[in-house]
Amino acid sequence: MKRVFTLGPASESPKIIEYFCQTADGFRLNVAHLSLEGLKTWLDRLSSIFYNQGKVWPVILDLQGAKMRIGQYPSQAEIPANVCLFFGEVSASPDYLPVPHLDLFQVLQVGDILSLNDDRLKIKVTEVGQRQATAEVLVNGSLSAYKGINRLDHPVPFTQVGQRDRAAIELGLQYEYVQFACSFVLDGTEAEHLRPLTQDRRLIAKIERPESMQFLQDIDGNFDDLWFCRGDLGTQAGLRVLGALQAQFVAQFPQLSKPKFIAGQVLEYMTYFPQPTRSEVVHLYDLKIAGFDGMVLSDETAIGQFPEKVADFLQDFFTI
Ligand SMILES: Nc1ncnc2c1ncn2[C@@H]1O[C@H](COP(=O)(O)OP(=O)(O)OP(=O)(O)O)[C@@H](O)[C@H]1O
Ligand SMILES: CC(=O)C(=O)O
Repeated sequence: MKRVFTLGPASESPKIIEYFCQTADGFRLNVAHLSLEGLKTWLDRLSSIFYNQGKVWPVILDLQGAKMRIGQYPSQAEIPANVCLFFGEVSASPDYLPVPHLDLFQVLQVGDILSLNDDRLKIKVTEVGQRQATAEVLVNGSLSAYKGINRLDHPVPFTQVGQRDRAAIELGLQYEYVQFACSFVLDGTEAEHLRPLTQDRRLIAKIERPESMQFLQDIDGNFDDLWFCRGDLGTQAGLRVLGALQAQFVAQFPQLSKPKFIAGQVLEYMTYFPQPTRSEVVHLYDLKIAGFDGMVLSDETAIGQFPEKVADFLQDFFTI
């Protein structure tokens, strides 16, 4: 199975990246966590490492795609019981939630439930305007800048590539090894909006919402690789049905022609411990037998305490 390593604060040093190069088939940078300057710093760092290695690796820029996030917002352990959502990028007040997605306001209806920060908060819409709405909190929890916001039951259609993604694509195209991944793909039509911008680069579909399961063949037709992303999918669908969804995905392999990767919480335990759990290694082996072509490591290599041990573990895992 191919191995894609997500890079982050735990893997910033050239020494660690060079170490990863012995095992990795590609790298992933999540644009959601990076400013444009931060992204450029990463790409320049990788260019110089690749130059020294005499070889390049694919670097996948994970675009926000159809995933909606709030804008800048002061960190709160809990938000006020009633909040105002407005079309905008920045808020200094916990009472006002900035949402930089006009698409959302165009479809929002009174009674809609919005989920925030991977389902930690739920709010119910009480009034809607063209560029703002009010909502009451049903389930409260912590919230800070750029966390996800999602309209439950009625997904918001993807009609345009956002400003942040456009800037990341423009920058990425300056590096020959960059490819792109689109978050929250619903039915494959997202590729029509992205392809004119991403040119001839590989375009990956991230399957992370349950509704996309019925469109897998359309997505397969329009994208170059499929990533089954269990982090967000587990949040969207609920953990109890995640196993059934993965089985449903695998059952469709005979009809899917593109490489299929498993992403999210592959060796999660290694974020904090130097070895994976028995369940993780047995499951990973089962995934290979099931026909997955590769895996995407996330927290364990981006923010984990043992990034090199993850590489060590994967170095010879499938040869034993
Ligand atoms: N460049 C970065 N800078 C800071 N933190 C990062 C960076 N990249 C990843 N992280 C952190 O590492 C963890 C794993 O990153 P990853 O992108 O896989 O998670 P995620 O945000 O849940 O992904 P997704 O956007 O697909 O939901 C996250 O907790 C994220 O906050
Ligand atoms: C990797 C990723 O995006 C996920 O599991 O949600």
